[in-house]
Amino acid sequence: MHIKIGTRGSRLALWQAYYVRDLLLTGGIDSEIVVIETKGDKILDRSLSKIGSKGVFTQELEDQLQSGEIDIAVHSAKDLQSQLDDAFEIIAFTEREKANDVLVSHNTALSLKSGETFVVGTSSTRRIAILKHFYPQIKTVDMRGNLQTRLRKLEEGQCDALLLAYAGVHRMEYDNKIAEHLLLDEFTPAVGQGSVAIECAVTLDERKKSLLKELLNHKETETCLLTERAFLKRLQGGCSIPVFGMATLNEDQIHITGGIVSLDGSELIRKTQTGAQAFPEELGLALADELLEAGADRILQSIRSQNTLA
Ligand SMILES: NCc1[nH]cc(CCC(=O)O)c1CC(=O)O
Repeated sequence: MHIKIGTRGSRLALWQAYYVRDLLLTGGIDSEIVVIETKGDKILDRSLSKIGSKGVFTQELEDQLQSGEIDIAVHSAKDLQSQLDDAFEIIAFTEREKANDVLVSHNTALSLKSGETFVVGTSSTRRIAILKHFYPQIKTVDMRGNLQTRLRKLEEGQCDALLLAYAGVHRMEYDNKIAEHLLLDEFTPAVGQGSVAIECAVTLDERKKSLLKELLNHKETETCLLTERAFLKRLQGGCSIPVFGMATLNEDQIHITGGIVSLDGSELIRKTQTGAQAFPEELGLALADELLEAGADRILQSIRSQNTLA
C-alpha cells in the first residue's frame, strides 16, 4: 500500500507531514508528501477575519482529497474547523504535544509575571483578549505569517516577544528562545492545540482507512479532541472568536475546562466539567451550554456585531 500525504508548505506543516510519514513507515507503509498551497498561505496582508476564516487553510487540500490526488490531508488540529463538510472525516488525531502557550523572545529574562510593560506580537484574538484580561500592562501588535516570518519580525524589533504554542516552537527547535511557559489556567489553549489531525474523504478505500487509523490515531488524544471540538462547534467559535478549551483524560474520566473572553478582556467566563470517557461529545456540548447560559451568549453576540462593523 502507498499513501499520498497532502500538506501545506510551511516548515511546521512539513514537520507534521514528515511526522505522519514516519509513523506510517514504522507500520511498514510507504508514503509520499504532496505540497499544496492554500489561499491562507497566499494572503498575508489582510487579517483572517476579513478574508473569511472558514477553510482558508483547508479548501485546496479538500479539493485534492475529493479528486483522489491525495489520500490524506495533514493539519494542525486547531486549524481545522469544528464542522467539516459531509464529504470529509477526521480519521486520526496524533498524540498531543504539551498544549500550553509560551512567550518567545531573544531576551529570555522577559516575563509577563514581572509586571513590566513590553510589546507582544500576536494575531490570535484569544491571546490578545487573555493578555488584556490578566496582563493589561502589555501592548500587542498584529503579527501574521508562519513561525519563521514572525521570528524574523521579532528579530527586526517589531515587538519584544511573541506569544506562541509550545508545540510549534518545540517542533521548529526554537526552545532556546522560550522566555516563559504560560499557565494553562490563564492561557488555556485553543481547541486542538498540539495535536495533528488526519483528514480523508469519506469515500477513501476502507482498508486504507482502517490501517491509517491503526497507525496514526492516539486514542486518548482522540477522546479529548472529540470533547473539545464538540464544545467549539456548539459555541461556533472560529479563529476570530476568543474561545478556549482543553480536555484531559484521567483513568476513565474526561475533564474539560473552557470559556470565552470579551475582546477588550473585561469579561472572562470559564467553566469545568467532568464526564465519562465513553461520551466525549455529550460532555463538550454540556460545557458549551453551561457557558452560554452563564453569559457566553452575550459575549458572542457582541463580538459578532463588532466583527461585522470592522
Ligand atoms: N494558528 C497557527 C498555528 N497552528 C498550529 C500552531 C502551533 C502548533 C499546534 O498547536 O499544533 C500554530 C502557531 C501558534 O499558534 O503558535
